[in-house]
Amino acid sequence: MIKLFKLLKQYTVQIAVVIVLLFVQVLSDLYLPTLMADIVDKGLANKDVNYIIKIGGFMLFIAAGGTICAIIATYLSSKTAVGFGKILREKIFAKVESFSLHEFDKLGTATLITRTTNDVTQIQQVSVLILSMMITAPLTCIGGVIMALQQDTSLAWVLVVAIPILFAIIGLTLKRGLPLFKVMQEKIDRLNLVLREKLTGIRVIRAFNRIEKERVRFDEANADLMDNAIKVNLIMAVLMPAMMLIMNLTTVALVWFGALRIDEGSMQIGSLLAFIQYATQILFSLLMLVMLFIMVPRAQVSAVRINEVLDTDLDIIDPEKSKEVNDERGFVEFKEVSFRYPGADQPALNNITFSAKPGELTAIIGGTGSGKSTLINLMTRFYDVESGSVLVDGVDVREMSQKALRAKIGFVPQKTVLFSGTIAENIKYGKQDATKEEIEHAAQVAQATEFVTGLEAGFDHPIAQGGTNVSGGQKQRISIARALIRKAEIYIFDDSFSALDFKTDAKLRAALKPEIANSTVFIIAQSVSTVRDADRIIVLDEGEISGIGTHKELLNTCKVYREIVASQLSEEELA
Ligand SMILES: Nc1ncnc2c1ncn2[C@@H]1O[C@H](COP(=O)(O)OP(=O)(O)OP(=O)(O)O)[C@@H](O)[C@H]1O
Repeated sequence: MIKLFKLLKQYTVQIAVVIVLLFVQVLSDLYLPTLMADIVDKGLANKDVNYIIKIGGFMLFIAAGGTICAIIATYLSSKTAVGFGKILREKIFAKVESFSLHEFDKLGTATLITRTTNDVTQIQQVSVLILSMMITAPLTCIGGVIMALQQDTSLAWVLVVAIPILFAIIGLTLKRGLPLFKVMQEKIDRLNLVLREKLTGIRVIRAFNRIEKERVRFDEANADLMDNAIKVNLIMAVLMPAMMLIMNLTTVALVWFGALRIDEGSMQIGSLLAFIQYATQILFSLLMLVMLFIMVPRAQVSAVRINEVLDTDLDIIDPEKSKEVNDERGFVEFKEVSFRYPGADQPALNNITFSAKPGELTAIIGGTGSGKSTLINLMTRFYDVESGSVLVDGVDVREMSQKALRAKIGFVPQKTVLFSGTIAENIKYGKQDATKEEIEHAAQVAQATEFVTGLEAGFDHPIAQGGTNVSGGQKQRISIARALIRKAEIYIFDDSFSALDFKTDAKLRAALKPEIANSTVFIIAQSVSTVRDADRIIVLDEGEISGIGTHKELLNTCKVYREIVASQLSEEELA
């Protein structure tokens, strides 16, 4: 956690002010019982009304000063803690943004969400406590002991007995409670995971009538979290009354033995009252420390989880000095590229070599799992190659900045992702400063105009979270328009026409042709009709290239291609 606290640098002055204010507040709290003892022993005993009014007024002044300090300190420490939470969320978000797909796979979305929200809240809450109690509790405790001893030393043994008992109770509680706190965050993760899967998969769950089953799964995770929370709260429920019991017994003991001493004439009533107040302050400060001891380990668990995200070594990082790309635009070359997903036995791609240049259409075809999307993942540097190299415009993608690389690419992913916002905003995602005309043109080419203008709000039609209020084909067309608006050097269409009907597919490809004529285009497709006109077809089979060439060439030379074609086209079409 200390590591995280280093991020608080910009709040140094604020924290220093809080410390000073709390210091003054503790001093005022510690001074009040002594003043009260004076009123009782000197003012009341001597019936000196003037003295009572004078000291009473002074007490009011001290109490008011202490209260003002406490209010300002609480305000400032809360402000600091909330700011700290914001910094942490920013840091985690920025780090996660630079994660490669591998790191996402490794940690998982659910836990990343918990870590950015719940774990940060834990740290935020404990920061307020640390800021206030870390100073006040030890100061009050030590100051209270000194002040109490000044009143009377012979009653000190009551505290000597009470404090170890208090610590024993605290120790026992922490021993049982701490492991449960650690488990708590994991259980929240689990709940998040189940909930996320349930929400994103709601259609499938309903279609397969798995609602009951999913409910049971959620109930299990929910009940599991509740059981753990109940155990934790049970321990806490015992702790508080136990502490109060010790405190009350201490007061009774002090009154009892103090009364005996007063009877003997060796102690004054005011001193006893002050001593009791100091004892209460000391025990309360210990209680505060206990709260800290309880909260800090819990927050420590969260801190470890946050640090795990912040300290994750990134697989894909920009080179210290990125190479400038020469004037070439859109040249792509794979040189003996092999790649294996982390943890996989078999390589997903093996010894892939080809090149493509502007004005060319390269199609990639192959069975499911043959490595088509993987090839694209390497071109966009979502993953790094295991051996060989991927060159874009003559420069290895690992030697250029990711930003520069991706600025060259217009990418239409296999799984369409739209963001909440209007249709226009989604298309503009490809080019922030796009004009209205550019948006309309991109939509026109992507064959989206017809359905967009049919909507009441047209381009201002709101897209629901995850794009659930438009059809699969409409989503694909918006996603294509988003890529087209970039006027990219390289276009990648990963199975992007699959949700389009035959007519729209043909119209779209006809409109697309002049638009992307000067770019290097890659189309991944399952259907031969989509790839047959390509300048180059790469046939992938189990991660290896089993043939490269035009439709005609491959029919003669590549057995895998012939099989794909035979399974899709009729004899006449083949002839
Ligand atoms: N993130 C991943 N981690 C581990 N293995 C993966 C991952 N993604 C894909 N694979 C594996 O790599 C191989 C190639 O997958 P890829 O997604 O490139 O196939 P594809 O040809 O695009 O398939 P499809 O046409 O079904 O989309 C498959 O065997 C797949 O199981």
